[in-house]
Amino acid sequence: MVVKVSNLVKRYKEVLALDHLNLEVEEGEIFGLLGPNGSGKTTAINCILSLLKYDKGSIEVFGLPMRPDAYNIKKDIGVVMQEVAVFEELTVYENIDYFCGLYISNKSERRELVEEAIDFVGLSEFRKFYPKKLSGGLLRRLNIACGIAHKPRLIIMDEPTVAVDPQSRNKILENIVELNRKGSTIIYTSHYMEEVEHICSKITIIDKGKVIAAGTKEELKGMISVGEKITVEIFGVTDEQLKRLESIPTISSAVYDGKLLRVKSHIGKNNLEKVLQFINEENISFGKIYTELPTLNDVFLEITGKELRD
Ligand SMILES: Nc1ncnc2c1ncn2[C@@H]1O[C@H](COP(=O)(O)OP(=O)(O)OP(=O)(O)O)[C@@H](O)[C@H]1O
Repeated sequence: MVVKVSNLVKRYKEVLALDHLNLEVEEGEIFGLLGPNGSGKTTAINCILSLLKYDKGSIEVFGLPMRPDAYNIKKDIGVVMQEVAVFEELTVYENIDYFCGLYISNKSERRELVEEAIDFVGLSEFRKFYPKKLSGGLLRRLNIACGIAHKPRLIIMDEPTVAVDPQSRNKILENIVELNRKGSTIIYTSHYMEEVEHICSKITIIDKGKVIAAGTKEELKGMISVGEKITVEIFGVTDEQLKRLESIPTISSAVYDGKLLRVKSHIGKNNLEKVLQFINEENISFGKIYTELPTLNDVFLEITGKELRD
């Protein structure tokens, strides 16, 4: 086990930020910590890093108790925090060299690692640039290079793609998968379910400082009753017809807003066929039709009654 968080409780005065939180991160995973704004992700990360004191519970990293003075553990952790933290007076190269130098004292070894990190995040052309000359996305990439150049065993990234342009976002996501492929375990926090779904091998969803669901994305989606969602562009449908549609056993709900018919079905096959058959039998004329599989938002919605993104 790379990280084990047990029954963690953290209060900020009257705010209960973590409410008996449990997390288990295994070696080799890209572990996604998914939750809406304010659910406690950053607090959890700061506790794992021993940057914050907590009220109750325990944290182990690499099988050892994590403490503020656990330098033997900290040297194997790379951190990429939400706020970009680089030196304005150092160039791209110098910044990465500085952070890498906190862990690697041998100059030639460090030079190689810094070069590799610059290449890795795609900043070769910008090596002599000062941070204020970089776009937001490039700055994030620099932030990542500073956190990972020393090749840590565990990399913790707290929302590294917030407010990043699509090109840099894709580059960052590719980088994370590649870092993992090269052997690092990754903890990745985000409130973007698409990203988490795309790159994470295990996902823990938290809300109000508590775990509400954990597993692979398939396991998470298997926990809910909603299967595919079918949307049909339709020109007029009566309440009676909607009721008849809803009476089909595999259909859980059908809503019509004057333009689109939205059908939610239970998990199972051939739901689209059933909806099409119904439309034909009722002689309803229709336009476009499409189906969507359940998302992690549906998981969150079914468990908490609210949307993941507010
Ligand atoms: N320093 C602080 N003092 C008081 N309350 C805080 C402090 N930091 C966080 N909180 C509160 O603790 C709760 C958890 O916040 P946290 O920042 O850990 O959530 P988050 O999931 O990381 O959210 P975000 O995605 O917005 O960063 C929130 O209710 C937040 O307002």
